[in-house]
Amino acid sequence: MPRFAANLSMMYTEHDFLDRFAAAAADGFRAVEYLFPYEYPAEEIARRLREHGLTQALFNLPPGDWAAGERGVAALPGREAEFAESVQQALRYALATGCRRLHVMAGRVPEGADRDAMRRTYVANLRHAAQQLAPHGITALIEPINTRDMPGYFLNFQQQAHEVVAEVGATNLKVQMDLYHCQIMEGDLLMRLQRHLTGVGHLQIAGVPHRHEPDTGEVNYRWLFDEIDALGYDGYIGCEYRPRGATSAGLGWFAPYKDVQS
Ligand SMILES: O=C(O)C(=O)[C@@H](O)CO
Ligand SMILES: [Mg+2]
Repeated sequence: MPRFAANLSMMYTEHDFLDRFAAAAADGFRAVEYLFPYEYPAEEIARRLREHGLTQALFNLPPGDWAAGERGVAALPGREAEFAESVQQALRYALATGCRRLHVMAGRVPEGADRDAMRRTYVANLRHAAQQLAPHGITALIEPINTRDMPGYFLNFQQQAHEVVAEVGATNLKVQMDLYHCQIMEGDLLMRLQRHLTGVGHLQIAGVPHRHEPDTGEVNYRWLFDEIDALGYDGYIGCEYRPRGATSAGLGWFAPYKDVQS
């Protein structure tokens, strides 16, 4: 049975961030994920997780200057020291919250940039991150993202991500396969899951193309969840979607799975 993590950056935004933990637990979620915890003390987040019996499934490393449009720095030559510091900051939060997966964002390709140099930087930074996280049993993840939502993002395709993982050669580096992005860029979701699932450390979902509830749009997730189960996937599926209205009112799709979450 699929285990879902409510994405608290997109879901429950009708509540203040720290109150979203209680709201997700009240709706039957046993795990959560979100983009960034860094505005809040790690101990306060840990307390909310404990209080509501939630597992922290995933969050992201600091992404550079998000407000200025940056989307990670791992593939940006010249930003290595900042990247190394971001690994340490994320690690502190991961240890405090018991989180075992960290998403490392690559960044956008600057105008006129040398993509080969970016790839070399990306591989070296990912190797560094994996080495730092390995003693703590934490896995680093990289996620191909669609070019419509995030123009210029360095990593866009599943095969490309698995090739980077192979080149880095660390057992605690895997791919975060967001089926929303994958459907937009490549489609053929089941075949791609079959081909790549052993190298996937986290799945995410949303209706396509509007990124609403998974029972909206062109992907038949109900059917796909059974196939993902049959493939033996036992990780989390992050619900990274923007509810059409009130979050709880849109959870009809979750009802068949709610009582078997762990
Ligand atoms: O946008 C997504 O999809 C993510 O998973 C984020 O972590 C990156 O914006
Ligand atoms: Mg995602």
